Amino acid sequence: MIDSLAGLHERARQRLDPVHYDFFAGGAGAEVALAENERAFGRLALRPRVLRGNDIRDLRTTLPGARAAVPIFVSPTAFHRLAHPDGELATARATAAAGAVLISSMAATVAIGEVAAAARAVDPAAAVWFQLYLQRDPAVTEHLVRHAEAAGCSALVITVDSPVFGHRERDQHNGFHDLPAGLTTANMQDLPGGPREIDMSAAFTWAHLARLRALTRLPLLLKGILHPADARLAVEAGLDGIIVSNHGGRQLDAAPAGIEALPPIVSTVDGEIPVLLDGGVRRGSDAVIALALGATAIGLGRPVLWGLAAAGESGVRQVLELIRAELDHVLTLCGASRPAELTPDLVVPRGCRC
Ligand SMILES: Cc1cc2nc3c(=O)[nH]c(=O)nc-3n(C[C@H](O)[C@H](O)[C@H](O)COP(=O)(O)O)c2cc1C
Ligand SMILES: CCCCCCC(=O)C(=O)O
Repeated sequence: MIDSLAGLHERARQRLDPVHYDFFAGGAGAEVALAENERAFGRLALRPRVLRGNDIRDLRTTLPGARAAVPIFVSPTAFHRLAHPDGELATARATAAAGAVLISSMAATVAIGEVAAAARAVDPAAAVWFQLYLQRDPAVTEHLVRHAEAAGCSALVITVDSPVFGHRERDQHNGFHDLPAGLTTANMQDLPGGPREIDMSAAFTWAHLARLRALTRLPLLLKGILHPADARLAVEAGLDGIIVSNHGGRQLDAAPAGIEALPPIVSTVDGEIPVLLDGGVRRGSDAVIALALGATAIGLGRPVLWGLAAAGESGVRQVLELIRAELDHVLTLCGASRPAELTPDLVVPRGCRC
């Protein structure tokens, strides 16, 4: 049993093929946005309240299509079978056991039907959301949506920060372009006309999203929002939630850290729909800062991959339990009983006179 995320990360680094490690760890360009995601949390401090009678705490959180035991979601990440042979099945079981929400990537190496079934075998009420990129061929998009519905997914997450794929210099240097023999993007195999590649496009507009809105009754969330004006458009377009994210620093390297982009977006959305956040969350204190600044839940990308690569399902369970326990501990130290009691005045710039 490794007792820290850093320990699991190091174990993962030792176990992974270095090329696959770089795919998971790397970011776009000079990896400034990647580094800033973590650094930005370091520039913030928590100013706790005292004598609040918060010996009993409740981390339960309501999200679109989900009643979660914790305000934590597993961010969608590709290719889990590169990390461990059980791949997304292990991630699904561990996430369901933790009572967190799983967002399964359309670039998963296990099809969404099997992923959702693995989660439900652990907890029949487990919440699994399906993430997709709009595809140039609307028939493919519709097919993916129908698969997610048939799998029992309780929401769809549309990633909108990838009109083109980010320049990942580590992958270019390593010549990593394809999955090794025996692994596939499982959701892209059973499609009209046969298997397809994931197709990104800069041609999409809010009108395409309106068509998707008309296609399904599932709650829809947009992932990859950093500008308050887009957050407002999302509210007006009838979206059910947004995820503030710079895609783990893998798309626009000049993008701000998610946590820096969060406050003006929360202010613009003004409670009309939930605002979630991912990017650089490595500690319970990071999670509490994000919740205090108005996020309804926080997402973990790479930490889950490190747990998976280090020890399969048990490693993912450890990661989620570490963050849950730290979150609860920091909540207690801040004088709060529930995430909703955390308020922005608790967060101050580190080094300020407060
Ligand atoms: C290896 C890897 C693969 C990813 N794949 C996807 C994906 O398929 N879809 C998506 O929307 N985001 C994807 N992301 C971005 C994550 O969902 C998330 O925004 C990011 O990892 C959060 O930052 P963190 O890794 O610092 O926690 C990926 C990130 C990584 C590291
Ligand atoms: C063309 C394959 C797309 C995989 C998408 C994975 C992803 O979003 C990432 O950041 O990597």
